Amino acid sequence: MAGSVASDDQKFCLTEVLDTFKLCLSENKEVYLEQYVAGWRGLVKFLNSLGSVFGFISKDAVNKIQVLVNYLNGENGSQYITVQSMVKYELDNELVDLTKRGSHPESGCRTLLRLHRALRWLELFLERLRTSTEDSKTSVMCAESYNESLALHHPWVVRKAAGMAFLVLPGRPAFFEVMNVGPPEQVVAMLGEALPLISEVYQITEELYAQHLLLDLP
Ligand SMILES: CCCCCCCC/C=C\CCCCCCCC(=O)N[C@@H](COP(=O)(O)O)[C@H](O)/C=C/CCCCCCCCCCCCC
Repeated sequence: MAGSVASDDQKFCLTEVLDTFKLCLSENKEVYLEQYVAGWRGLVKFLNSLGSVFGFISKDAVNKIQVLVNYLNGENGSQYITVQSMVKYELDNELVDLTKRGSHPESGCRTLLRLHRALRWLELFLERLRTSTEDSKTSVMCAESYNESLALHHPWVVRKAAGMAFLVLPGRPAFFEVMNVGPPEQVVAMLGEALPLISEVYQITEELYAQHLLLDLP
């Protein structure tokens, strides 16, 4: 089974990811970038355990995570503590290409936007998983969620490659097993806990980006 080929330090645990997304929100509802990135790291571990066919997706996610980690660890790291402070800092200092790619092709704002769109995919996919039945197909749930979110921003060739990768997703029982949470009822309960947190992080970021007209960054 796909999950058993992952080494221990690569093993995915949904609880771990859930906890990371819990830690994303500050008391005044700002989104901590370090925890946001850590949440994605956890998800990438899971993706890696599904096999090399997802390598091109994992690689893109890792690249984007790394861009943000570099900002966090860089000389202006204190400006990148939250998504809100990052947006303010980059906009105030004209560090974002707003209409076409130019001298800031890898701004924190545009990089995070890509992960933010993927978070919507995750939200839709987890909701489908949570309400699925034993004979539901993960590939279909994944494709539907993708078509309603990320696909709207991807060119044909990426959509095609993603669609082909979804076809080799394990069935629901094996998928639940790789999640490493316990029996299906427990998985469903965990998803029920995780989803509101993920939705809240998504909504807060979406509103922030909408307010600053950043939802279409090139
Ligand atoms: C309980 C957990 C279950 C689910 C766990 C899911 C784990 C998923 C982990 C990572 C998801 C990958 C996130 C991908 C970010 C994609 C960002 C993006 O849109 N990049 C494109 C645009 O970037 P720029 O060119 O503008 O820099 C880039 O072109 C993308 C290339 C790769 C293809 C992306 C396909 C995304 C499919 C997402 C579904 C993942 C399937 C997971 C199957 C469970």
